Amino acid sequence: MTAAIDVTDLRKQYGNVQALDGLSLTVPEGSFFGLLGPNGAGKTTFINILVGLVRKTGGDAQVFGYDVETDYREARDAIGLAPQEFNVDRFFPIKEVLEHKAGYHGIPTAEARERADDVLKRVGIYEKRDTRFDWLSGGMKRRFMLARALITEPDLLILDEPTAGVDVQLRRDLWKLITELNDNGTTILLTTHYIEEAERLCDEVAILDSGRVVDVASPEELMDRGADKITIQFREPLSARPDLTAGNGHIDDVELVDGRLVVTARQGGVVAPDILRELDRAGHEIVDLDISRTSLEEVFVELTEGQSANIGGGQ
Ligand SMILES: Nc1ncnc2c1ncn2[C@@H]1O[C@H](COP(=O)(O)OP(=O)(O)OP(=O)(O)O)[C@@H](O)[C@H]1O
Repeated sequence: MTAAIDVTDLRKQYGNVQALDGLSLTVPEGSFFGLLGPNGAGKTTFINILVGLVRKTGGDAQVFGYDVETDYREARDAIGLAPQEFNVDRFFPIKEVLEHKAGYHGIPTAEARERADDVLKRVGIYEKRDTRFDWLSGGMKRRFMLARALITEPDLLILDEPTAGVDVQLRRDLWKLITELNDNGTTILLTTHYIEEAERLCDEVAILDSGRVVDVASPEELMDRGADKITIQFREPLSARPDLTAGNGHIDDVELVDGRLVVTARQGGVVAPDILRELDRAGHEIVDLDISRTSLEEVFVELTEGQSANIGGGQ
């Protein structure tokens, strides 16, 4: 199967800034793929190369097998982009903006009209169809950006921080809509600073740092790499730290805190039962157990340490 996005050794230099420094990445067709990285990691530059807004300095980039430069038209027609910045013609009613966009991509007028109505209904701003972009609220503007990306019925939908600064209701509406699109076969590439968003939606995430991919994995796999904390409480508080042999390959640290045992281990959920059995065999009666999992956010910070990561709280 042709990948939705396939880039090899992609480079982009702005003056003496190396925005992309040999980025290689494959996004499988049909996947819901997340792009995470601290500010300035190169996410928007990468997207702009895919849609032909920025010319690469080196490397290869293909969208559904089409080279983004030599087969620009085919590659561009396959992509719907909802960019971070609002770059919309502000003087026309939004329905007309959508019809123009469809026309630009070769969609006949009558069909363009139907599609414009349809996407405005889908994102929930149909009643604003005759309003200028400038007169929409911030949340409606975000909804409109998605409508504009969908007007060409793209096989690849690229969302550059679609939920930055939006309220909880809109975030949930957008999540539902893009999940449905993905269920119906649209490949989604999502950049976000909200780790919860990536965790909830993405099959796979790539973590970018300084213009390179530092890791690609499912959110679950990434979290498994971080250390979990298992806290065990006993009927009789422990007075000495037991020497645990169960789960040894996974255990990073064992501490005794006020008679409770705090075990730091990778894949805590997997090793906890063995640890409990061993403690039980040694005659310690367990009254409480708590496993706090590493968050994707912690793994992210570890992988991109030293950078000015702006995550969790959004913009
Ligand atoms: N047009 C430009 N001219 C000069 N430098 C640029 C230009 N666009 C981006 N850069 C630089 O390239 C680097 C990557 O920027 P980019 O916008 O791709 O990062 P990002 O990962 O999208 O960041 P953010 O999360 O803040 O949106 C940064 O150092 C940025 O300052």
